[in-house]
Parts: sequence; C-alpha cells; structure tokens
Amino acid sequence: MISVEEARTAVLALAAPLAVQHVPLRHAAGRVLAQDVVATRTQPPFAASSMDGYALRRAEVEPDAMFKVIGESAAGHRFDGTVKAGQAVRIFTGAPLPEGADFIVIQEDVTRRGDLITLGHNIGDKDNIRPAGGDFSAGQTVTAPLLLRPADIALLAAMNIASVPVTRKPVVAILATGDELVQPGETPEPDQIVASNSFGLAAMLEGLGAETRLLPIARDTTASLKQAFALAKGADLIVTIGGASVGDHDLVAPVAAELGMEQSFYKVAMRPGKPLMAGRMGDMAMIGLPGNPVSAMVCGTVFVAPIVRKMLGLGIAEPEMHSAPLACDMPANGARAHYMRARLIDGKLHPDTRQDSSLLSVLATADALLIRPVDDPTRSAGEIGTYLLL
Ligand SMILES: Nc1nc2c(c(=O)[nH]1)N[C@H]1C(S)=C(S)[C@@H](COP(=O)(O)OP(=O)(O)OC[C@H]3O[C@@H](n4cnc5c(N)ncnc54)[C@H](O)[C@@H]3O)O[C@H]1N2
Ligand code: MOO
Repeated sequence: MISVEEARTAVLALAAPLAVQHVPLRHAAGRVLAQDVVATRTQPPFAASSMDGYALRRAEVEPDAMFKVIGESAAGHRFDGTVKAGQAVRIFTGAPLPEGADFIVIQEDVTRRGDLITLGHNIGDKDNIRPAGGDFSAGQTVTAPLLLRPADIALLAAMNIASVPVTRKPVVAILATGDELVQPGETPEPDQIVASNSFGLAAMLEGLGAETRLLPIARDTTASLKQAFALAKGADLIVTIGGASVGDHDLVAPVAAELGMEQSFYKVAMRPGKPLMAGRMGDMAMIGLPGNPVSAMVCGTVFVAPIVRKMLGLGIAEPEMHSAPLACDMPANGARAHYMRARLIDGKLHPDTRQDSSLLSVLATADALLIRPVDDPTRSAGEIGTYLLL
C-alpha cells in the first residue's frame, strides 16, 4: 500500500491541463481564465463626477460665494464648453468633468435661485471627482489562471472583453457499479439500495467546474461493466464507484485491465479509501473509488477534486490544512491515515463517535475531516489536530 501523499502525486500525474477555448463573457462565470487578458480601455475614460452637484473652480470655493450656472453635464452627455471664473455647470454622478472645472460641490451644499447658486459654509476639501483611469487603464492585465467569480466577470465586462479564453471543462464520466443499486426515484427491490455517492460526486465535481456524465449503473457482470465503460468514451476522466475490493463480485480492476488500463497503483494506506485504484485507459485518466458512500466522497475530496483542478489549469496546490484543538482524548491510530468526520464547535474539533464508511448522515453533518497520520500516538483533549475543511 502506498501513502496518501504518494497516491495523490500519482493521481495528479495522470492528467494535464486541458485546451483553451473562447467563450462569451455571459458564459464565463465559474470557468477558469486560461490566458492573461489585457484591458482594451481605461476606466473611467474621463474624469467623472462621483456626486450630483455643481462643477466649478476649487480656487473660488468659499462660504457664500456665488456662481452662474452656464450648462449641464449628465452621464453620457458632456458639457462642451469651458468653466470660467464665476461660472458653474450642473453635473450628475458619472458625468464627465467639464473643461476648466476641478471641483464639485454637492447639491446639498448649494442654494439655487434661477441660474445663480450660492455656496454654503461647510464645503470641505473633497473634490468629488473620479480621475480618468482611477479604476484601471488600458493595458492592465487580469492574470491567469483565475477561477472567474462574479466580480471578475464585471471587471472583464468593464474592460470590454466580450470573449474570454478559458480552459475547456473536464468531462468526467461517473460509473456506479453494483447489482444492489437503483437510481434515486426508482423503487428498490428488498435487497437493493439507492445509489448515492455518484450523485454526491457529480455535485462536487460540477461545483469545481467539471462537466459530469452519470452513466447507467453497471451490474456486477463483465459484460455490463464493459458496456458501461464504452459509454465513457470521449471523457477526460472516468471515475468508477464500487467493485474495487477483493470480493468475488468486485470486477472493476480485472475488467479495466482487460480494456487496456495501465494501472498506476491499487490500495492506499488510508481510512476510508483503502481499495482506491488509478491509472490510464487510452485517452482517459481512470480512478476507481471504493463503493462505501463516505469512502467515495472522501476519496473524491482528496484525489478526484485535485485532478479536476489540475485539468482546469488551476495547478497543483497542497491541500489546505487547518489546525484546531481536539475536543476529546483519542486512541492511537493504526497503519492507515484516518480521515475522520468531525465537527468544529467553538473552535474545537469533535470527531464523530461513528466513523463507519457507510454513514452519509454523519458525513452530511460534518464540516471537517480530522486527519490522523499513520501510527499517530494517543492524543489528549486540547492537543492540536490537523483537518481539511469540507
Ligand atoms: N475481505 C475484505 N473485505 C473488504 C475489504 C478488505 O480489505 N477485505 N475492504 C473493505 C473496504 S475498506 C471497503 S472501502 C470496501 C470497498 O468495497 P468495493 O469498492 O468493492 O465496494 P462495493 O463492495 O461495491 O460496495 C461497498 C458498499 O458500498 C455500497 N455502494 C456501492 N456503490 C454505491 C453507490 N454508488 N451508492 C451507494 N452505495 C454504494 C454497497 O452497496 C456496499 O454496501 O470493501 C470492504 N471489504
Ligand atoms: O477503506 Mo474503506 O473505504 O474504510 O470503508
């Protein structure tokens, strides 16, 4: 058995970042920017008012000073003339600052009668002007790789980038296996249960930016598995679930081998997740997850999510480890790293008392995976534990 770290490295070696494609800005949210993008314009392109008021000359600002209003500058409609001594231009938020003016008095500080305004007594120093290029200038770069969030989309729009270079979405085929499984919504026979982790994994990977294909459930026969594998054709990654262990009906490894899988490893010193396998099948990377629902979801977090991120062009980051005091004493750990479902309460790690890898109700209420390293000795409450956030 190899270690979790060795397995993670081996999984990540199975795929490379995918090709670049251009998508309309409207479809770029949640995608990964694949190439640097350069602003084609300056924002704002002109000095602009940040308030509704009157544009005039700063040198003339004093209590009770009077000005003649000679025109108006509105957003989208500049005032074409020049503001001279004793003159002011009515101005609105976002409008270009007229020539000659270098100060905007907000309308609350002004009394207007006809074309004449009189300033109040507490004008202050703030000019209420947004300088040209105050936000960004033409030539400024948005640097790739970058997972595009709503604020990035707004920035790219302001930069007049209508088509965005992004990494192609990895296509992940998810193949649940087992005679006991039916799809949610179907009526199970007495010996059957409902497939769950395939749906959890699809949700996890789609959340990262992958496109998933949930294949029909394969039965525990060589023919059914082969048929299902054939449906994965064209995917970048196939993730199988179940049939990975040593039982008579665990056929994933032999069938995959028959179909040409070059195995990178089988079995990891990890709990849950021991019978994990990975390799390449032709153009696809292949990861075989254990069937137990929590094992599949934990391995999804620790191994599948990172390879999807790599395919998306987000690089290889070390898992983000956090630490917090343990809320209770813990017995020594054994020969497999234990990824324990835990809750963070008042800053302390509370591992659930029930750690069986079939318990989705425990996983669903956990917000952390407390990691007990191989052969970790007994620990006392208050000692620091390391965890992954879920
Ligand atoms: N003699 C041994 N038995 C087992 C070993 C071992 O080392 N020696 N390892 C155990 C460990 S650890 C795990 S993990 C499991 C993994 O087994 P498989 O990957 O072959 O998974 P299955 O047997 O197909 O299923 C296990 C369990 O999970 C349920 N399942 C499967 N797929 C789904 C799904 N898509 N949605 C919901 N539930 C699913 C299945 O019904 C079983 O209950 O092997 C141990 N045995
Ligand atoms: O390695 Mo298994 O995934 O503990 O239940």
